[in-house]
Amino acid sequence: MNAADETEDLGSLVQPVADADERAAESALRPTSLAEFEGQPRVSDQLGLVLEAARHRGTVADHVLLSGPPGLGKTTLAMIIAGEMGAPLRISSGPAITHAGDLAAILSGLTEGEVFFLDEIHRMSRPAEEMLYLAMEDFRVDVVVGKGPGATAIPLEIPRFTLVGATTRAGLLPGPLRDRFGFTAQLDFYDTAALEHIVHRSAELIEARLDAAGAAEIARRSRGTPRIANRLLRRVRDYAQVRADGRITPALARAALELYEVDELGLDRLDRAVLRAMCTRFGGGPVGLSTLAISVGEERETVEEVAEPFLVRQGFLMRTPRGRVATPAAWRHLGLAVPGGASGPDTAPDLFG
Ligand SMILES: Nc1ncnc2c1ncn2[C@@H]1O[C@H](COP(=O)(O)OP(=O)(O)OP(=O)(O)O)[C@@H](O)[C@H]1O
Repeated sequence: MNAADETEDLGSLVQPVADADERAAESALRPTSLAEFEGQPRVSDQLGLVLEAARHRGTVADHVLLSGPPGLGKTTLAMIIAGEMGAPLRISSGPAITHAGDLAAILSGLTEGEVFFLDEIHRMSRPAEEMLYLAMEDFRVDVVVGKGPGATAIPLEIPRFTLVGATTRAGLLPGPLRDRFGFTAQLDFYDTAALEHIVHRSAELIEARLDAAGAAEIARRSRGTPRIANRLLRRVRDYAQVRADGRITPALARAALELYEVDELGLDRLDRAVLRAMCTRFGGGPVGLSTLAISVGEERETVEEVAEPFLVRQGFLMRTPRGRVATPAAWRHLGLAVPGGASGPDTAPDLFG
């Protein structure tokens, strides 16, 4: 077990966001070419064409905007773009660029053709954003010298580069910024078959022994997210090494994930506590968010931002103007009788195939 594994927060095994330690552990598992980047065939095909065309013409590739929830492969794709273009990669993020000067320093230090990955691009400061418009379009920045009425803008040529912007909230990007990207890709949640392949590939890389059915058990619980699949795989491997002979069979994967309190649809303890509170204490709702949060002993924000998105996506919870409501699928998932015997599917639909 390496240091990154030891520091991983077991309480958030199925949350999509990663901390710095986990990102370090992830780097060994990243696919390095588009051919290896599975599960988003439309994005791979379209992006492949954009890059090949640029290589053909001997120019830098168009700017690329990647949007989608955390853990679906935006950083990985930025690295792949640089690799496929044989270009160096520079990485920064919106919150790290507080002044336009920070951005000017980065842009003027790029080499010709370099790929500049700007994560969380929607969180950049306004002046930096405006500087980026000009840089993306004309490969030029205006450096302002002096203050007040005597201030002058000195144009500075910068090397031609490819900007790869990543955002979890494409809707928050101003139109003029969005329009300056030549190619935009929306990453979707992965289906279970793609996640199985990813788990297999990762297992080979970390030398975990895994059969097909074991991979399926992990993939099913991974909430459509490769990062979660890789994380569950690492935890199941720990279990296999400590409690068994190292081989990951379906029964072993199930036992390990039960220990970590991740159920067969990928819900964790908090998710189930929220659903249970709604069904058993509030008759299925509607119940206000604050009341719900207090009843599970969590902050309002934690319930809203950590638990709810997946529960809504999975069809267990509805947000209504009068409060949160548990669906019949939620009652059934908890093994409870649906009040009034409401009809509906026995379980929530598997949104990931
Ligand atoms: N298509 C894929 N095939 C195999 N592994 C993948 C794929 N997409 C992502 N991964 C793996 O999932 C993990 C998370 O991916 P990545 O860091 O690229 O996500 P992200 O979208 O940039 O997340 P964030 O928004 O939190 O930065 C990495 O370990 C990566 O190897």
